[in-house]
Amino acid sequence: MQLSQQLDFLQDDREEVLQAWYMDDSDEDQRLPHHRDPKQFVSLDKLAALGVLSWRLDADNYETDEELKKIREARGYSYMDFCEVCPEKLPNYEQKIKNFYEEHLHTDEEIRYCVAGSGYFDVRDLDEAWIRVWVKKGGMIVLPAGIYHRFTLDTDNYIKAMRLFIGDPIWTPYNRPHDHLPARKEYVESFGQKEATNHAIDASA
Ligand SMILES: CSCCC(=O)/C(O)=C/O
Ligand SMILES: [Fe+2]
Repeated sequence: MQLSQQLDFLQDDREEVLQAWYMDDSDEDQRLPHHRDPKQFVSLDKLAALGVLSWRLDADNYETDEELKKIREARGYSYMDFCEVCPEKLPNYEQKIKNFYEEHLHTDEEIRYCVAGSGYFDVRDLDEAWIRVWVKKGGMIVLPAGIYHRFTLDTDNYIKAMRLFIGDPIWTPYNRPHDHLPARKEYVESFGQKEATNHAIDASA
């Protein structure tokens, strides 16, 4: 049984803290929701088909949360720290905000668990459209290595996220284009094919 299936019992009610939708292409403030008209929501299953995993956890009790402990053990997330995004807590805030919103990838998973506030993690689907993932208190997401993505605060202007990592963390962002990196090639091989299969299934339904 796949690891994501083994952890399925944790995935009830995720939509209360994790919502996703296709973005419009307006140049308005990045912190606005940027829904299309009409709104076009994206299921968490569709995100999973892109390799984006998600859970809802008890953010008020993360220190003693057995569910979080199980996920960390199962996925090998030995490293943990917190990143608070607001001018008072984040050194070099303005530059960091700009950097987070540059489209980029990492050579490892990006694992973020929102324990306070909220924010938008935007991911590219395989047709290059942006999907906006709104992560609120209690929402945890894993962006796979090699997926193009970016982050912005929403109009509440605050998030405190737990950052998890397997071993010593590497935070390096590789701004697009970095298609030659093995992590990108592996991502496209793993999830490009699955998405193509989904299109074929949709078309035949
Ligand atoms: C909410 S954590 C800050 C965003 C971040 O760490 C990142 O890497 C975005 O891609
Ligand atoms: Fe990132």
